[in-house]
Amino acid sequence: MAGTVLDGKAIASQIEIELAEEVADFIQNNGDGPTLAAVLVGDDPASAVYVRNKRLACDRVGIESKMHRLPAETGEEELLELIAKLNADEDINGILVQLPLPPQIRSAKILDAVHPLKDVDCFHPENVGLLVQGRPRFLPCTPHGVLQILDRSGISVAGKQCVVVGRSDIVGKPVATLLAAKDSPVGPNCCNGTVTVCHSRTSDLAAITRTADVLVAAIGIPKFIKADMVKPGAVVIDVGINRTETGLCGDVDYEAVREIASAITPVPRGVGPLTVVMLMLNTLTAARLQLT
Ligand SMILES: Nc1nc2c(c(=O)[nH]1)N[C@@H](CN(C=O)c1ccc(C(=O)N[C@@H](CCC(=O)O)C(=O)O)cc1)CN2
Ligand SMILES: [Mg+2]
Repeated sequence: MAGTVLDGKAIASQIEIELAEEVADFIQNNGDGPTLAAVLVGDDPASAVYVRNKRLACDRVGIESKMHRLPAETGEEELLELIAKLNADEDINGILVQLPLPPQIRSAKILDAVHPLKDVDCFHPENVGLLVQGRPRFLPCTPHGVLQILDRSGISVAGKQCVVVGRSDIVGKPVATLLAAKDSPVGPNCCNGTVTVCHSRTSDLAAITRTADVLVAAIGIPKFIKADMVKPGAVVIDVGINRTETGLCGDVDYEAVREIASAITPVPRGVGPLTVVMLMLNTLTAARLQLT
């Protein structure tokens, strides 16, 4: 029997409802609401869609958003000046710099410049350090989305073999950290996994993925995870978003793997919508942290 489809869009909508209430309470108690500054450099169409979706989500939960759109040829100094201005602006609680940035801009330079208390993507080294030490200030959006899908679907990773395929700063590394942690702000089912990280240079990768009770695919290669790489009954979380000639697809060969897995996230409507709503949560957290 085909595995259960984990509907990320429905879970994200439910979290949005809960969050909208929390934002309303925050506004009632403080007389002012959270504000997110969105910075988009260049004209990558996918990035423009993601930023637009984030601003629409802001509208739905009651967070104010301010857009800063800069041309593709913007230099590092100009962008750093904007970040410094947003850091100093007391009306801005969170700063989102949409990635990827154009090639002339070193992403690390820019992300390191965002004030750690306004770092709603959890990309700043101070926040990554806190996360790794098990005392997170913010949870990174996509990894947090993965945890929420598991938790709200009643899936526990505690004591289970978890395999993460991919070692990026944005997904692979932080999701592995969270799954292996001693405890979790999301709940006891989302931590204490036994985690293996695989990547493009892993030898006999399929032998390792086949050991996974929970398999997280975040390697950025369309349909990379085939059915023969998955243990029957495994939970498969697909974090990939790949645009191919035939449309959008994940890092998992969805139709074939669904026949083997006990549960699987689709693409679209899987992890992606959670990424957006977790950014909203971090913006509220940032506003709370900035109360004087
Ligand atoms: N500053 C950041 N940059 C990037 C991040 C990030 O978290 N912070 N992640 C990705 C892009 N991303 C958010 O920015 C993102 C990607 C996809 C989705 C999403 O909801 N996807 C939909 C499909 C939408 C489509 O048609 O493309 C889905 O999966 O259902 C949300 C956010 C890189 N950059
Ligand atoms: Mg405000």
